[in-house]
Amino acid sequence: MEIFKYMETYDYEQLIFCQDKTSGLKAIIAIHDTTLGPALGGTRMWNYATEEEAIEDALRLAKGMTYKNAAAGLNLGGGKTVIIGDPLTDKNEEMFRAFGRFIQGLNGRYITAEDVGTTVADMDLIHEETNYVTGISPAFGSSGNPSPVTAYGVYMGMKAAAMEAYGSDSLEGKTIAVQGVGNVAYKLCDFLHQESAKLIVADINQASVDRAVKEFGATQVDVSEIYSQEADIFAPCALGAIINDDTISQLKVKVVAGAANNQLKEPRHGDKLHEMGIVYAPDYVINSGGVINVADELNGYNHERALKRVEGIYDTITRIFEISKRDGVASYMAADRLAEERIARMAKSRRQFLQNGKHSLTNR
Ligand SMILES: NC(=O)C1=CN([C@@H]2O[C@H](COP(=O)(O)OP(=O)(O)OC[C@H]3O[C@@H](n4cnc5c(N)ncnc54)[C@H](O)[C@@H]3O)[C@@H](O)[C@H]2O)C=CC1
Ligand SMILES: CC(C)CC(=O)C(=O)O
Repeated sequence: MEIFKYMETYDYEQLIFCQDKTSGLKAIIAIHDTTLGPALGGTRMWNYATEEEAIEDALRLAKGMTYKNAAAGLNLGGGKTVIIGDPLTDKNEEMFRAFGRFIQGLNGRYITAEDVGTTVADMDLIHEETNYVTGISPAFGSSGNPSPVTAYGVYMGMKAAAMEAYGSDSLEGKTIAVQGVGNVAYKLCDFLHQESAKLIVADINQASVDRAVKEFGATQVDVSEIYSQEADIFAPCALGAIINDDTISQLKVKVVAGAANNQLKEPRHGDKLHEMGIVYAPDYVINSGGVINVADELNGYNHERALKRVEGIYDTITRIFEISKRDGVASYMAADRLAEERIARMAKSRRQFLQNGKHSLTNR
């Protein structure tokens, strides 16, 4: 990969490599765009096969955060971190504290939170070194684990997508195939079960599947079979790039709506879904509940206020379907337009001088 060429093509601001020998920390912070404000995005810990794969993931996820934060109406830019390592065996206290010091060094350009492979306890360790971290323990006045709120947003977005596809946003009796039943999808399944939806689940972790079968009466299928289920809705809630040349022709659903980031392997797969008449709820819009929730910490966290804002995902998804129809484009592109137009408008309106302390002559 030619890194500078890639950064130039997609207009990235900064890529930071962090290394700490004692703790084994190898982290990559990608900051895509800070037009709207400091870059906020979670930290993913994953056993990447190659460094190149880790860099690509950090870059793709960071750009997704720019669009997610913009479409959610937040005054935040986009960034993301990946830590290379196995979250089950390679974590230690020094690692997250060393990482916290690297974040502090960015002086507020980047604020972190949880993502796949990291927990509230990890964020608490980062918080020992920096305030630029959200999703820490509620005891610190924070919002805690973002996953349940992300799930609530996905549930709202799924209802909006069902309205588009079926003319009703009730999920009662609908069959929903859920890929990955981890932190977000467990809570999503809970909401869906409460509304009497029928659940089909697949996960590489048998314990997670067993829990969904036991608690929500879900039916288990093999991970390779989740795409071809006779279902109404497919909810990808594991990792990215799962809508691709191999999987797309297997889909029998009318709706794709789930939590995973970067669901489309390439933009053309979003066009293909559109051509097939499948209603696709753009990933970074439907899964924005977590970031909306942690971003509320910047105002002094209020759970009710955050949930109210997360409910707005229903309207944002509906608006995106309207733009899609108005402009005759696929929904992923309609979402991109919404986000890009906001960033462009704000970039223009930010021209006037603002005193920020640096120009004050009292500092001499
Ligand atoms: N946690 C949050 O608040 C947010 C999460 N997301 C995204 O949602 C997705 C899920 O996040 P979490 O629930 O937090 O992660 P998680 O790690 O708790 O859950 C992911 C689940 O997917 C399973 N999985 C992995 N590969 C699989 C495969 N090939 N087939 C089936 N299952 C597989 C894992 O075993 C795990 O149970 C991720 O893409 C994440 O980036 C997006 C926004 C916020
Ligand atoms: C987990 C969120 C709080 C932030 C994030 O990284 C995301 O939405 O993907």
